[in-house]
Amino acid sequence: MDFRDHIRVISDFPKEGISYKDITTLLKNGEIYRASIDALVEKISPWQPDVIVGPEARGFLFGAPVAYALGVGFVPVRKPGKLPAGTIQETYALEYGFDTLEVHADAIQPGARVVLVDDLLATGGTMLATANLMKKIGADVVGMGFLIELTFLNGREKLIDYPVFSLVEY
Ligand SMILES: O=P(O)(O)OC[C@H]1O[C@H](OP(=O)(O)OP(=O)(O)O)[C@H](O)[C@@H]1O
Ligand SMILES: Nc1ncnc2[nH]cnc12
Repeated sequence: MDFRDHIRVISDFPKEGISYKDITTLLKNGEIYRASIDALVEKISPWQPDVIVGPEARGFLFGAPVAYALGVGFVPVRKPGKLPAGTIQETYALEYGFDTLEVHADAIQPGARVVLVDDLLATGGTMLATANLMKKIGADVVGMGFLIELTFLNGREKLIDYPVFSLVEY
């Protein structure tokens, strides 16, 4: 199945020069959405994660169903001010701006095998920040999975320390 056929590309969103990969067209199609989760699960399952971690917001759309399918927990990594208990933070650069991510300090046991899931790898800033949060916790990031990878932004270079796969490349 070519998931690319179900991803809508919008030029100059949210800024001029950005070719935005719109996953809402994939999500609204139940058969294709399920197939994308199944494909992620097939690749992630051999890593035998104890927990799946996904960054807000689109990481939730893929990470949580993968966790459900594997029967493991899901831990959300959120934008600042959203998590109610004690957090740790990491600031990172986006393809279009800067942001900070937070996770509950007690969300994951030190030494847990963690797989990070997101919809899209661009510069790699989001996933590197998420991996750095895991490092601070003492969790073991055993892999990262994405639906989409923008290869021309070389995000993998930032994530060189980790096994990475994506289902669709642009
Ligand atoms: O590899 P990077 O350059 O870090 O970019 C990828 C990130 O950018 C998007 O999230 P965004 O921050 O736009 O937030 P959203 O999921 O809330 O839309 C996307 O969902 C990834 O998380
Ligand atoms: N080009 C892009 N399309 C969709 N989401 C993104 N996040 C970062 N870059 C993006």
